Amino acid sequence: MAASLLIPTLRTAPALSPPRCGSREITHPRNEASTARRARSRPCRVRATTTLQAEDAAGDNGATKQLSAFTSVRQERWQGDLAVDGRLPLWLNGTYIRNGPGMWDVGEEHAFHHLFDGYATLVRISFRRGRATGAHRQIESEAYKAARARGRPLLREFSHCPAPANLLDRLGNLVGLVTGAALTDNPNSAVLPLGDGRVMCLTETTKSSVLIDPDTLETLERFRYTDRLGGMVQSAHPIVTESEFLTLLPDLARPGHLVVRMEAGSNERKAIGRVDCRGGPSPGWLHSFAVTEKYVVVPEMPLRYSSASLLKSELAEFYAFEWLPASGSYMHVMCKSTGKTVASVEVPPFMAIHFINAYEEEADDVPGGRPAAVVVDCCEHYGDPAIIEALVLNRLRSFRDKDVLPNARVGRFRIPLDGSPFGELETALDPEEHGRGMDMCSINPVWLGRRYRYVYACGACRPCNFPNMLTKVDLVEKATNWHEKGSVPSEPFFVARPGATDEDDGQLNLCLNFLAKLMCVAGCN
Ligand SMILES: CC1=C(/C=C/C(C)=C/C=C/C(C)=C/C=C/C=C(C)/C=C/C=O)C(C)(C)CCC1
Ligand SMILES: [Fe+2]
Repeated sequence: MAASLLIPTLRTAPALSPPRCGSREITHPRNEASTARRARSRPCRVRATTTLQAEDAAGDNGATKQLSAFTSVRQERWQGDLAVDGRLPLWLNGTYIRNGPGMWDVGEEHAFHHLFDGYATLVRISFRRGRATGAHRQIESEAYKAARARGRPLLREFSHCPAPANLLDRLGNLVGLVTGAALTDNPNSAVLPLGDGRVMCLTETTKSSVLIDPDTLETLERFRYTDRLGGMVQSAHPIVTESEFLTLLPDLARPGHLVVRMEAGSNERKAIGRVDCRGGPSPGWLHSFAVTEKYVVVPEMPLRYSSASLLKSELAEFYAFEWLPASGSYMHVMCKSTGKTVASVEVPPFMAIHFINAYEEEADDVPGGRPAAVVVDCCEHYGDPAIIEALVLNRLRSFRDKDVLPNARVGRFRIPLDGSPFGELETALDPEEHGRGMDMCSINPVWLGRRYRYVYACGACRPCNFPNMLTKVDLVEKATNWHEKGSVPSEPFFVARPGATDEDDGQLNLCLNFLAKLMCVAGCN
């Protein structure tokens, strides 16, 4: 996800503090101070230097103050020093970059309706020897540039379909939608450090993939895939390691997904295999997915792409999607090395935008043998698509103290690999532990695809209308939470301490508190 990510307020995690939707981040911590004590005891905060307004806004008696969460950035770019309260661990050297929707107003006239419509804003925080500097900058997508020039959006965004003015426009739209030309290229969902030093940003349209300069945050060029795999849409969260980039390309014409891999250093995606969908009439919305060491897990939920909406340039029940519970819910497992689908099971109805992790489970009696099942965790909304409507901007801006955030849990699928037709879905941890809110999740990346224990996410300190709490979920025992009144943290990102062997040894909470727009405030002065 990722939510809107504009104001850097950072806390390193004390023992109690939980230490990653939308965006991925890059950090290059160097082992400069391996003798440094683990920063466990004192919280530490990084903020722009001119923060009075911000501090006021965050204050307990801020009832009359104008809070800036979910409002547009006021400047296209800014950079400067960040003040640090407390102490940053000296081993933390590197650059953290993330993006998300950050500008929802274009021209005097037009304001977007949904959180996911916003034009992408990059935020960078660089850490060096206990000091921090920050920057933010708009990504110069064609969608953003055209909207800025014309004072209104010209391309289709998440909830916005430019109205055709006449029959010719309508025909043009039809052609545009078939070719993908009418869809946005606004890359507001993820930042991906490709294994070769290039940094990509993207969202769910294939044409949105763009390269950025991690130092200046400048938009460099569109990322051109040199293959002929096509695909108008893609997952917003490819799984990227130092050696590869794995993603799924939903096939809207013949419902299914192409599972593809691109090697680091290459621009050519190669197909691993194809999974056919079981329900119809189109694939389930695929924002993210999960992998184990051997397998790729392809989810198929009842919130499905609406081909009619896309072709007719009209909004469906859920914008580009429709909720079709009768079409069923399925999970598919593909072997990464052979491209064969090794399991395709029906599961209870689910609604999940973000997948957390997955791993292979061995049969009790055959340790080390062939896996008996694949376990897949996700931020699950009790099979209810209401979360989509919960994220429209007027609700986020108006109902701050109302308890209107739909419940969510860590949903755990168990997919048998013995040919059984059904899979299970259960709740992995008592949802009260994280306030029945759970999204914008991350893990220690070393545990990707392996049996793991900790999830870092945003939970809910209720009453609230959006996840407002950092939560470290220990899937074996409990959750540990951090909340500050009025603040809206972004997806936490875990940085391992150099030399760490324990899964949760590192603890850095990045809390981009867009409550107070610290960077804008500083930049304006
Ligand atoms: C997929 C298509 C399009 C665009 C889709 C976009 C821009 C999707 C963005 C999704 C995001 C940012 C999801 C974030 C989720 C955050 C959650 C669940 C937070 C929960 C909090 O509790 C169109 C361009 C619309 C058209 C073709 C298809
Ligand atoms: Fe996301």
